[in-house]
Amino acid sequence: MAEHIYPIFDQTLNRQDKEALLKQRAVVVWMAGLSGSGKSTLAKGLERELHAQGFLTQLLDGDNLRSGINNNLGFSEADRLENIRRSAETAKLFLNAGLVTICSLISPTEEIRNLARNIIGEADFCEVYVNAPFEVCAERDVKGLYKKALNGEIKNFTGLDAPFEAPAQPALEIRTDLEDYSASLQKLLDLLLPRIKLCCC
Ligand SMILES: Nc1ncnc2c1ncn2[C@@H]1O[C@H](COP(=O)(O)OS(=O)(=O)O)[C@@H](OP(=O)(O)O)[C@H]1O
Ligand SMILES: Nc1ncnc2c1ncn2[C@@H]1O[C@H](COP(=O)(O)OP(=O)(O)O)[C@@H](O)[C@H]1O
Repeated sequence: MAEHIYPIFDQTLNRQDKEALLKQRAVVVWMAGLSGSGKSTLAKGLERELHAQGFLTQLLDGDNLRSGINNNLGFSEADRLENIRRSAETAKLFLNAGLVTICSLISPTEEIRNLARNIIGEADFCEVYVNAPFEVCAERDVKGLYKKALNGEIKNFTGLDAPFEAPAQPALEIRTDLEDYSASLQKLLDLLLPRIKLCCC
């Protein structure tokens, strides 16, 4: 019946259709770094600024994901891998819907970040290393976790008794111990704006 009403062709909308509607190019910004390095602060600021400039965004923060889709996972190596796998698969859904997708997760090892990169695809994966030394993050101790970890109340704490490997070749490294929030945010915008603007010519 339907064949008589509708022409027979592939009606699947693809990512380009959605990007054209939104007048933007989608990308996944993957922000990695120690707890307290500044990932969430910068991810929120970046999202707000891009929104103000007319871009549709989605923020996926490790802490938030862990209270929902990842709420059965802890901080063992295997659980972190699964945490990143699910988070990257979720990010890919938003990417394919045409959104600028900002992920802020510790993502502590090369293996873990490569998993995310492979799920999302090299061309759409923009890795940002939010870098502050362990001592600076411990001094900030935004959530009081460093004090607990140093007292032995939390096990497998990143940078203490669980590894953190610095990204080898990130698209951008931000030293939040050496520069203030505005300077860091500007670097992110300088990297991303040329990449997400849809050229109509
Ligand atoms: N053991 C241990 N190690 C590191 N972090 C811990 C730990 N226990 C709880 N938390 C809190 O969990 C947040 C990190 O979650 P992520 O999903 O980003 O971690 S990971 O990418 O799977 O390594 C992290 O959030 P951020 O501070 O925003 O990084 C912490 O609040
Ligand atoms: N350049 C900077 N960029 C982002 N945060 C900074 C910067 N300099 C200092 N900070 C401070 O570092 C802390 C980072 O905390 P948060 O964003 O929660 O880190 P994370 O999400 O990596 O755990 C905040 O208190 C923030 O004000």
